[in-house]
Amino acid sequence: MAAPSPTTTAAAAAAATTHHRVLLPSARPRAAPSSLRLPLRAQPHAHAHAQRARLAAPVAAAAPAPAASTASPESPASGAVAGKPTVLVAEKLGAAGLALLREFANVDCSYGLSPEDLRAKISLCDALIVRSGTKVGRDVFEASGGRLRVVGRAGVGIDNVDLAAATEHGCLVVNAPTANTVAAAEHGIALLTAMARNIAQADASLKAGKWQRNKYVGVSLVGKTLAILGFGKVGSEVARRAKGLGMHVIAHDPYASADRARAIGVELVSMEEAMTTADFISLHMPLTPATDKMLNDEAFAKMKKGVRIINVARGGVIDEEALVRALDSGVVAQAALDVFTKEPPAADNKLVLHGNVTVTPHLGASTVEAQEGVAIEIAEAVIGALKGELAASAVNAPMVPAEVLSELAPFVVLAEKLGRLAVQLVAGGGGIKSVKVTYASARAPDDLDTRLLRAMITKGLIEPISSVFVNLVNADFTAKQRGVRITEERILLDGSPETPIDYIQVQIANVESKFPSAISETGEITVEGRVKDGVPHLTKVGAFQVDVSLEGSLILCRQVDQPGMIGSVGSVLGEENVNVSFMSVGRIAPRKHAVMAIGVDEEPSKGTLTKIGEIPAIEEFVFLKL
Ligand SMILES: NC(=O)c1ccc[n+]([C@@H]2O[C@H](COP(=O)([O-])OP(=O)(O)OC[C@H]3O[C@@H](n4cnc5c(N)ncnc54)[C@H](O)[C@@H]3O)[C@@H](O)[C@H]2O)c1
Ligand SMILES: O=C(O)[C@H](O)COP(=O)(O)O
Repeated sequence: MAAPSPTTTAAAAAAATTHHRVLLPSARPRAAPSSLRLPLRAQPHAHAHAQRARLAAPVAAAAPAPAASTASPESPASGAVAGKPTVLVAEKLGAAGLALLREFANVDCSYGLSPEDLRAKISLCDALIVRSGTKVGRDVFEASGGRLRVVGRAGVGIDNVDLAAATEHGCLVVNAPTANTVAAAEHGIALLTAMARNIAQADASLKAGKWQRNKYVGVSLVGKTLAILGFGKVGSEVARRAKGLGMHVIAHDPYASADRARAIGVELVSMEEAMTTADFISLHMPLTPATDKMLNDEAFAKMKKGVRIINVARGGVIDEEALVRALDSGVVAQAALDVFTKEPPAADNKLVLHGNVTVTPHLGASTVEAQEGVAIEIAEAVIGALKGELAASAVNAPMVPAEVLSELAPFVVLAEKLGRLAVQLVAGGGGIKSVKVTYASARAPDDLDTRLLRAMITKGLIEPISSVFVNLVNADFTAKQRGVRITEERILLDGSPETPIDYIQVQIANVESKFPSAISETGEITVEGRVKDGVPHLTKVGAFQVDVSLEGSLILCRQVDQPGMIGSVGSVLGEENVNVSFMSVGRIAPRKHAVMAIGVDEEPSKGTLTKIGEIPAIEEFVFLKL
């Protein structure tokens, strides 16, 4: 074994609730390897052990929903297949996506549900697919009773989904981030050009029998400055097209890469510069608390008189009252809007009725091609998530690349089992506040992604003592909510970095143990494990070195080290037909105290455990379920 170097990296990571927004490049989502599945199913605690047995693989496929509850929520006799999950499609979805979903699940297409009807149906559904027209608030997650595992947003903007509530309920949210990019960009350009040449107004005038050539003189685009706010996927595509029209394009985006902007020939500028120099401003940022009403009176006051605004992002990024004022004062000459704060807008909405405003009813993503693409993209993401795979378009879970998942697979099992063992060693179980996880590895600290391992240790620590189902989505939140602080530390080893981790140690501080030998010299319950030939092993308990494969269940005994002990315990188990899979004795010195770790395939009866406790040299023992 490689020796620890003197440097110990203390990368103490409190179990903070961080939502990792995954911004994807334009590649198709990549599924996790099929052998590595994440348990996303929320389930009643009573089922937990049966489910855990299936979790022998690193992170097992979510089991199909119980037969009794998989009937179509709309009509049980409508061909729903027992054992398949149920997907509620609440807004119109392209046929190719529906076909994919139907191969895998019972699909209930119920469009235009009222909030009450959605709440009523949701407890019968494993997944929900929506577009921007359905609000998926906390009430929906609460009404689901823990069954809803995945919300699929068939599009980009997830401002209609309460991500915090989803995370708290362990529900994965996935979106379809790439398939409607071009459609939205094309719509932005369509609005830009239509607005500049008064196409909509002139069309309405001619259809009303008028011929108003002087009234509808437009403005040219060539040589004009277009400021793009939000230089992401849609913003960049708009930029490319606007450059083709001969416009000078600048962009403001605090998170955009300067290299990408340079490659497209776009200059990244401050918000101030964008506001003050643009002839046209096109909005392409998401609606977040930070972008809410970003264009307000103050912003309009900075703009060049006669500026023109295009919005295919979200209505909420503009203060609509302020825009009406800016239009009326002439600061804004024209606006072209696809999106509104309230959709559909009220019949007397001043912007919709304004003569200098061109409007469309949220059509940015509405092309035949985009809708087919979005439907396939979201169907694949939802199916993958229901299978327990980590979706590349997960919005509220860390994205772990497939190759990292594959490499960490056996360590994921080890991590959960160490957490599960450690918590069962706590006397009373519930009062855990401080857990330290140490990863010993020859890898550089930034070359080892431990988020998945931390989540699985949290799962192991919390599930045996609560009714909460923990997964990668809600692990940090759950730990924080229960007041469990998980810190992570790295020990840098010399040697080959080929194996990602040499050993993982889990320590619980400030607690008493029902097996006091599990408390190390420094006072914490300590368990340590390694992966050997792909199989997780327990290699240390307290100060005692052991070596037992972490399969089945485990009996730990502390005894006076003397001949015949293995035989005595083995024969008690043999009499009760309990098969011993592994045995290992760790001792401090010959003939002193030793800890015996015995792996068993079956759960011994209470009587058997009592008999083991009555063996005279056994000083303490504990039975642990893995
Ligand atoms: N009208 C439609 O039908 C339609 C279609 C597609 C997308 N959209 C909307 O467009 C938005 C953008 O879509 P996308 O696919 O380009 O998303 P994206 O995530 O690729 O790009 C959004 C960009 O906005 C930037 N941003 C975030 N906060 C900002 C701020 N305060 N100021 C400036 N930039 C900021 C981000 O850094 C990111 O680069 C979506 O969130 C969605 O709301 C609308
Ligand atoms: O965010 C999006 O993807 C667009 O706004 C499209 O929304 P839609 O799916 O409701 O058309």
